[in-house]
Amino acid sequence: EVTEEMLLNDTDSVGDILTNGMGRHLQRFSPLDTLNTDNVENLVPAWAFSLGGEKQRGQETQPLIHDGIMYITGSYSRMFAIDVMTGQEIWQYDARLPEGILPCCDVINRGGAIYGNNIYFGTLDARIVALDLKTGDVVWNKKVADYKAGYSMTAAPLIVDGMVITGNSGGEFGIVGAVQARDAETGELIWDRPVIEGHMGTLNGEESTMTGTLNATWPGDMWKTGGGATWLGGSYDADTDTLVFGTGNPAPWNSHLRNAGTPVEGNAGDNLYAASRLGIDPATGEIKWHFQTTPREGWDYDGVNEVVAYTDREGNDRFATADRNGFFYVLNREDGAFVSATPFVKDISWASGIDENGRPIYNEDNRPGNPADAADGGQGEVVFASPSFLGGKNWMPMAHSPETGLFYVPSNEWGMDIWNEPITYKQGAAYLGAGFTIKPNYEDHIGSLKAIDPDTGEIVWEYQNGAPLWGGVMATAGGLVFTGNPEGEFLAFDAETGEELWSFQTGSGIVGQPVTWEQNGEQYVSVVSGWGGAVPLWGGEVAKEVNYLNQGGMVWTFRLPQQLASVQ
Ligand SMILES: O=C(O)c1cc(C(=O)O)c2c(n1)C(=O)C(=O)c1cc(C(=O)O)[nH]c1-2
Repeated sequence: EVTEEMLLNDTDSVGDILTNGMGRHLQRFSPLDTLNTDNVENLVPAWAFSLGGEKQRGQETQPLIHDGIMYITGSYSRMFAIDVMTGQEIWQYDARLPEGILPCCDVINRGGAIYGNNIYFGTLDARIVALDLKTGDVVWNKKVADYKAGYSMTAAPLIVDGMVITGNSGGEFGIVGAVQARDAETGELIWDRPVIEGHMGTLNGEESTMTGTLNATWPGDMWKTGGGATWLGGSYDADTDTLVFGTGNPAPWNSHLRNAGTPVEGNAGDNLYAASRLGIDPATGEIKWHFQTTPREGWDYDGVNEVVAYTDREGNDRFATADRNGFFYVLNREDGAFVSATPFVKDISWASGIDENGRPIYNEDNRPGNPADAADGGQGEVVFASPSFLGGKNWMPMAHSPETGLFYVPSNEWGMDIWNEPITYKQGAAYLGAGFTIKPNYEDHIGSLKAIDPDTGEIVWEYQNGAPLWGGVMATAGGLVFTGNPEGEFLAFDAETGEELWSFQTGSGIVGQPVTWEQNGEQYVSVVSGWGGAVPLWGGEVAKEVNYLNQGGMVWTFRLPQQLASVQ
């Protein structure tokens, strides 16, 4: 039985992986050093497991390991339990998805959450399922929202104090982002916190408080379909007893429809709390603090990216987050207050920097033009903006090593032509009011894994990759950094220098999240391979360049055999 205490100690307990992020701080750092820079060349495949079926597509999951069993989710809302020593399947669960699900960005899932005797995950038809760890039998299965209105779920849930806490997906359909807490035993809703101003929250079946102040930063009725999907889930900072969730772009993309008039006065067009990070009280669902990365967002710069808790070199408790808008932010852990922001990709065009309050200094002529200004009111002025709407960094998680003090950020160097169009909300239909084409910024690479010093923003080393990087990163006390690329290579780098030390071709693009653990005194590493996610669907010119990449669906597990641990 997995307890709250075990979840709290996940980083240090090297024999299992119970949480998304390999520990509640989301550092994706393992204290294991059996495998290290001296012997990583001896890392060999132990077993591989096919997710099978015709249901391949993107495999973004992070494996969980408990009691000799690996748990992974797969495309099309599937869950697998696999013997960790042999790679043999123990059970498989397939959600029966209805026709008409509306995931925006591939039929992916990023993983489950373990608590008690159950494993929990969200499905593409916006349900949460609790399965028995040993048998895969359904313990409960609850509808979260209406998939016909565009709701779906792709993120790993989070467990805190016996509650299953989830975000939602559907921003491109004008849904309303929310964070919800359910009783892990029964699935009953405990609280609901919509993240767009004007919506009412609930606690124990009754109205609690309104989010923000009605019409303070949203004009008219636009808040009712305001987006802000919490589609990457969140984390729990036990030190401050705070849930931290990011929120996606405000809907629709056409920012001129969300302004209170031109020129926009003060904060009137900020559209709170879209494109923000939120600190939430786990007991009540009340918002404790917010930090908005892109107020009056107009480029689809979702603010969902993961918030990693760490301690800086002077001993201050901080959060770090690399936003889709191209800036790497450091925030105060206690109240989310802005500390610093530095660019982590080149060529950022929409803002010239971030001011001392954490607010972007906009290049207003890089905002796509207002269709209302066009002679026929059809298409607004086209601008070339960088980074592209898929972001300087998208969902794929970075890692932090407390040993080097660096963050390892999977980023992409690309831009886009973008323009705005008129749009009205229609349930279940795309709600964008924008057109776009993504283009590479450089001829020889898009992907860029960067080691960033959070104190200075300095980029200490960089690894450039042809295709966009779309997989998670992991750091270890063995001085290693692992990630994969769409070309199929699983790669290990020296955490200090960025030197490539090891690679293995997995046969399909890696958009999964690597993990490592110890089993019978040997160190294991796993990653799921299977190309997909948003790039092939939304990537414009870049999607065409990478359309030769093959799909797949395979768990690859590696081990450092004991007798090779000291062979250099
Ligand atoms: O606004 C949303 O609800 C939403 C959901 C998702 C998702 O659930 O995967 C993505 C996005 N937006 C998005 O903007 C995006 O770039 C994206 C990339 C991916 C992916 O898995 O590759 N998902 C999503």
